[in-house]
Amino acid sequence: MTVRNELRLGINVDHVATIRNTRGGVHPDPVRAAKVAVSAGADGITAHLREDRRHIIDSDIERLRAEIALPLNFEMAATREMVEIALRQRPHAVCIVPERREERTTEGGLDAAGQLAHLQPMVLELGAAGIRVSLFIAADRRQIDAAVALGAPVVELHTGTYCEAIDESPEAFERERARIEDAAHYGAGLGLEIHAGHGLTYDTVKPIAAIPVIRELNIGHFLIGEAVFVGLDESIRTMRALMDEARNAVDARS
Ligand SMILES: CC(=O)[C@@H](O)[C@H](O)COP(=O)(O)O
Ligand SMILES: NCC(=O)COP(=O)(O)O
Repeated sequence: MTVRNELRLGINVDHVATIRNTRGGVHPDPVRAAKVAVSAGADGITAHLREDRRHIIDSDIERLRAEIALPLNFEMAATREMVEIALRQRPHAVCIVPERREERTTEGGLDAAGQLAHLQPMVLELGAAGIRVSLFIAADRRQIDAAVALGAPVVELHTGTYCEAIDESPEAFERERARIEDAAHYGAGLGLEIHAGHGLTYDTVKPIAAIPVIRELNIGHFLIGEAVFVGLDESIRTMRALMDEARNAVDARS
């Protein structure tokens, strides 16, 4: 019997909160978006509580924990404040991401190799609390080695540069894809669970979904934007179908 190579889809609801926060009220509600994601077949919900609370706010995390049964992937900066929140909220997973106040979105991956001493106690403390720890890193073998050294069981490879390369040239797009493929195989070979995400769209998802060692994709911004035109349920289902198409083609070849 062929065992299907599982590829989970986590839906990031941050940018529902971005729209809400432009008016300061309660609409649109990221928790309602998470409920639509559940019914559209998502495998998990991702939310990034930025230190400046520009989109997701603390009560969103509390409500996601209380109202959504799917695993929550809590994205956070490597700060004491965020570790305390994670320990209180007990999400299924924490993904430690780099943050800069002035950035428009998460630029580049976490410099795990350069911050081993800072990250080590957090990874240990979160892991000891039963929270799966992931590091959001660039597709770079040095950062993967650092994740292994830290004992983080998961890495999420930043696909932002890869996604931007589609507008540059076919050669650049293939170069960035190959970089992610190499890092994914390298990390999986060292025993890490490999995830990927950031900036993925209908046009960029299939080559990433076709990398068989990748276990989870986290996608948000494009799906929320596309939902303006087709609705969130349909945007998620279309993404899921593209992922399945790519993964099934790989499974059929193996
Ligand atoms: C780490 C990451 O990739 C996500 O948090 C996502 O991109 C949404 O958040 P921002 O747009 O605030 O970076
Ligand atoms: N970690 C990546 C993520 O959660 C979603 O990123 P994006 O699709 O909103 O760019």
